[in-house]
Amino acid sequence: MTSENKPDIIYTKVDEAPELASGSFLPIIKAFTGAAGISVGTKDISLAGRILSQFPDYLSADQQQEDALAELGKLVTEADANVIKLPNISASQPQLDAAIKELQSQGYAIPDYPSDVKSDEDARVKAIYEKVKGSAVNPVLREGNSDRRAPLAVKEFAKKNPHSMGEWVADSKTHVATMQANDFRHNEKSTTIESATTASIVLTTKDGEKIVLKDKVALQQGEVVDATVMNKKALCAFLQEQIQQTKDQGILFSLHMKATMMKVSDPIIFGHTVKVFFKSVFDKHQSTFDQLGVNVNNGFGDVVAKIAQLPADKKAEIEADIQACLSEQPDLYMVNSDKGITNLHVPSDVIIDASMPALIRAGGKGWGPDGKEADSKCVIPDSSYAGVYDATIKFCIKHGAFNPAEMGSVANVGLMAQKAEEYGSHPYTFEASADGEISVVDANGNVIHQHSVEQGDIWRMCQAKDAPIQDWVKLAVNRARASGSPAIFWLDETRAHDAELIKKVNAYLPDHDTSGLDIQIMSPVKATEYSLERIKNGQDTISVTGNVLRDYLTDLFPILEVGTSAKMLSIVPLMNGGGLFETGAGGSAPKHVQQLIEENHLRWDSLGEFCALGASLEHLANVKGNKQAVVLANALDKAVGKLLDENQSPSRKVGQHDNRTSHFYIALYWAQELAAQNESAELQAHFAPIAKQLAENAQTIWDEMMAPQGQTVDLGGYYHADEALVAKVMRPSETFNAIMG
Ligand SMILES: NC(=O)C1=CN([C@@H]2O[C@H](COP(=O)(O)OP(=O)(O)OC[C@H]3O[C@@H](n4cnc5c(N)ncnc54)[C@H](OP(=O)(O)O)[C@@H]3O)[C@@H](O)[C@H]2O)C=CC1
Ligand SMILES: O=C(O)CCC(=O)C(=O)O
Ligand SMILES: [Mg+2]
Repeated sequence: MTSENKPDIIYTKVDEAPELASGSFLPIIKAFTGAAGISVGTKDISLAGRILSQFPDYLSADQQQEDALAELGKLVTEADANVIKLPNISASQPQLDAAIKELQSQGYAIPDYPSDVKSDEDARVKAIYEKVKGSAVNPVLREGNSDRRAPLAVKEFAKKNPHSMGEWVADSKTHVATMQANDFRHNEKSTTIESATTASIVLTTKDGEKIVLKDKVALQQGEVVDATVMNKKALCAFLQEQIQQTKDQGILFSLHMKATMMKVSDPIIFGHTVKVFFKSVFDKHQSTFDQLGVNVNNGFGDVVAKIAQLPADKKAEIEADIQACLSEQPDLYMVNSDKGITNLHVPSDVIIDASMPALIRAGGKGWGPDGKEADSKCVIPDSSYAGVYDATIKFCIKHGAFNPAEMGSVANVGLMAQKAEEYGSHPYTFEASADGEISVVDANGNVIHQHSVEQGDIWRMCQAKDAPIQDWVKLAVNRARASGSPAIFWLDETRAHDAELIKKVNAYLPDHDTSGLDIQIMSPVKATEYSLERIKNGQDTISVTGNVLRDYLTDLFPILEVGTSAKMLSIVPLMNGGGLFETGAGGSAPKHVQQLIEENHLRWDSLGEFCALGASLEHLANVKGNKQAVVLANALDKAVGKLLDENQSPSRKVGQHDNRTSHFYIALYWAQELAAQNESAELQAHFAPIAKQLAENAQTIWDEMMAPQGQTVDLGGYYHADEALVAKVMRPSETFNAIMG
């Protein structure tokens, strides 16, 4: 991209509900910004788009796609980057397989995912798909740390219109179970690199064989490098014990992982859980499953899908054994009890950042196989962060549910830049192929870290670079100053990695003026208790955390405080001066697409997009001195306030307000605010007639938008929908489209 043809703002093309919402909202954005001479371009980072961009040699010229993610990855390191990033699918293996199949059915001759590598080409294709899989986008774009908070208008709205909260009772049996030893938390070693080096990761087997797992790993001076291992035997024993306890306690068994982001380690842990839970089935049918190529790391759903190929009698036998096992084991927490989809079916169905807060918001209840709510054991195998949910559940048991009408707020400043910590660890995560030792060795042959491993153990190395840490400390001080709230660093001096970070925080805080600020360091459990006590009393607190807690807390607190993380302002001030504006803090809401397809109602709330657009316009005004952008941003801010006041956000039910009607109202209010302001006569003149036409035609537009609701729709694809069909569904009002131009 040259600067002449570089759009002022890039809006990302993604997947599922947010992409459908863009079908309606992006034309509105372009109409408004276009009037101010601001150009908005798009970049396709959808799962389908990312797959297609990787296989030009398999596609015809007109099917080929640029590698937009790589382009964006470069752009975010440039000073004039201004990117609005919507949530995209971080694909689990079953989602990747489904997307490949759909693209093939649409005539794209891309290769299958080679589960069995037989040739060099298979190996190349597999490596490409591994790059596309999991959380492949965010780590590339996040060249800055994270500032996530609920906008004031959103918080005020929630106080006036508190969302429903499940009741917490004192005898709730819901609790968190986590490992007490031999997990990542307990086996962690950490150090700060004194001088830059190039390391290798080597497994030395008991027989003395040296297997290089990774070489040429660049380590910078001052970066914090950790290594740790989860012991497979300890994990399986823990799981077995928890399953038994769940049965004794008569509650639901649930597992909460981040198999999408932790795309190497967590699917393995998920697979062990499937095998331990369905042990009797695996003991009896393992050889059949081997023949069928079942991969438990893809969830129990892989067993269900693969046995469908068997002759009817064999299939019936296995199904009977599955039923016998399910009745023997404790009840499973269900994703969809009507369809029999359990927590253990698909690793991307239950993702900890969203799943634990939803359960806590619901009074500690999950759905059981009978479709009824019940208490649940929440298994979070690694103990690094499980204590945060444990403390929250205990707090709710003691004090009852929070009252959103009176709660304070917990904002987050997260260390995220340059693939910080666990979330950047997948290239350095390995399942030990043999007993022995895994070492990180520097260029001079010095051992940086070393662990004894047994075959099947999961070993990983994590990095946190110094410049991002310095930037994170600075951002924390800035946010504490701007908000006047206490800022708490959630760091545990008894954990190896955190002890290194505490040294750095203490070294870098004096670089800033912290006079009058309340800045403290507390362990995650203590910080949880402290912050919960404060929000209960209506007080605000900033959580300053590492990357994983950033992810967890920016769903946890918003979901408790304002009902959903979709309404978050999520800013990433890029380290080289640009701005990345993420929408909301949640995901791509697959359930919403299902509802749209079944009854043409899209309940996706675009408040996150509205907030991100406002922040992006303000950034544009600041860096390019674009005065019109400030006028647009101020008007949008007022329009969002009015949208909330007037309760024009999407409702959950067909026949009521949805994403499209809500977009009509934001356009109406935005145009009215622009018509009412005096700072830009040009925008005033442009938008006054538009505001008038929108107001005069409000009823017609509403009727045109509502008319198709209640019917099924065809989008021509799930992962790779037909753009014309999406536009038809998402822009149903000819009157509105004509006014927008
Ligand atoms: N930044 C990113 O790119 C992220 C991507 N993801 C990806 O998203 C997918 C789904 O993840 P999942 O954990 O299910 O989380 P989601 O946030 O997509 O869904 C959880 C639930 O939250 C509610 N919700 C979320 N966003 C909105 C919104 N804008 N408007 C209204 N309600 C909303 C919905 O609940 P209900 O309708 O029941 O009220 C939804 O079913 C996965 O592929 C995951 O990898 C996840 C997180 C972040
Ligand atoms: O990138 C992902 O897979 C998820 C990101 C996420 O959940 C977050 O940043 O809150
Ligand atoms: Mg998250």
